[in-house]
Amino acid sequence: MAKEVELTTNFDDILHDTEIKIVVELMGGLHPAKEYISDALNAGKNVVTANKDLMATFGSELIALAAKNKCDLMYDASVAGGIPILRTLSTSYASDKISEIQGIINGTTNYILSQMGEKGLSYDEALKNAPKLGFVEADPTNDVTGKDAAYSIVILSKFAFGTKISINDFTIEGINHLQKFDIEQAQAMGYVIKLIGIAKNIAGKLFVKVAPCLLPNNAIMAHIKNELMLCKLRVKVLAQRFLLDQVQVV
Ligand SMILES: NC(=O)C1=CN([C@@H]2O[C@H](COP(=O)(O)OP(=O)(O)OC[C@H]3O[C@@H](n4cnc5c(N)ncnc54)[C@H](OP(=O)(O)O)[C@@H]3O)[C@@H](O)[C@H]2O)C=CC1
Ligand SMILES: N[C@@H](CC=O)C(=O)O
Repeated sequence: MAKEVELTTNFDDILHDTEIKIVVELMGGLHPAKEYISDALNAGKNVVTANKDLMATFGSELIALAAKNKCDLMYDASVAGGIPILRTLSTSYASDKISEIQGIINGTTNYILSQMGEKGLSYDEALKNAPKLGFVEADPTNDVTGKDAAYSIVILSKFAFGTKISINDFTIEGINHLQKFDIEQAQAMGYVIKLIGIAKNIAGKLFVKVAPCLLPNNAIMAHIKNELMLCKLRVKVLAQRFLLDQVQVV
């Protein structure tokens, strides 16, 4: 790190430094991230965060606080930042009508399922290898139980449909109960298992779910492997759009 970069472990040093105009929060979790971001916004600082748990849970409150303080609160990296999808949804589809968004929106689970399917690893073996690659949450529980994908679909629904939903409003099923046997059975029938998040407008009502799904081998999404993500949009004018994450984990 360059000598002129000052380091501190005291948040107040950042808060009271009037030369700091932008605060970047990358600690994760709800607390104290929420308090730090709120304090930074109230101090007139712009904030950048990749914290999807926080934005899915307290996003409306924090966005209102940013507006009140005439500050920017940027969180494009919080959901499939490698695509990137939130900015794309807010800019490229402004004149279109989205009726469905679905996809592989968690890299950890896609990696685990790919490794189980292609290398014949057990769930535990695949999970053990995943953290080395850097995209697993500090506590992988949220990834494997589908909660991380659920947070993402909450934020995606807000951008696609303008809804304010919480992860308690819909069914969430993870991959933590899947065994090698399940993957093998799917393969024997010509399918792969993928953890899919979906938000769909059905006759004016929003259907939202996160669950492992069987996809036929020839489906585009079946070919999205390891940590890659893919979002499929169904839109009125442009029909189907596929947005693929091209991030290479190094
Ligand atoms: N990893 C990824 O691919 C992606 C992650 N994100 C999001 O980015 C955020 C960070 O993820 P990631 O980098 O993987 O997480 P890590 O757990 O690897 O890093 C978090 C860092 O924050 C520090 N930290 C945690 N709590 C505090 C605290 N109270 N005060 C000061 N420092 C703290 C940790 O320090 P220490 O280790 O000492 O505890 C650690 O250095 C999360 O919100 C995650 O959801 C978003 C997109 C992709
Ligand atoms: N843990 C997430 C990455 C960060 O949001 C994932 O596995 O996709």
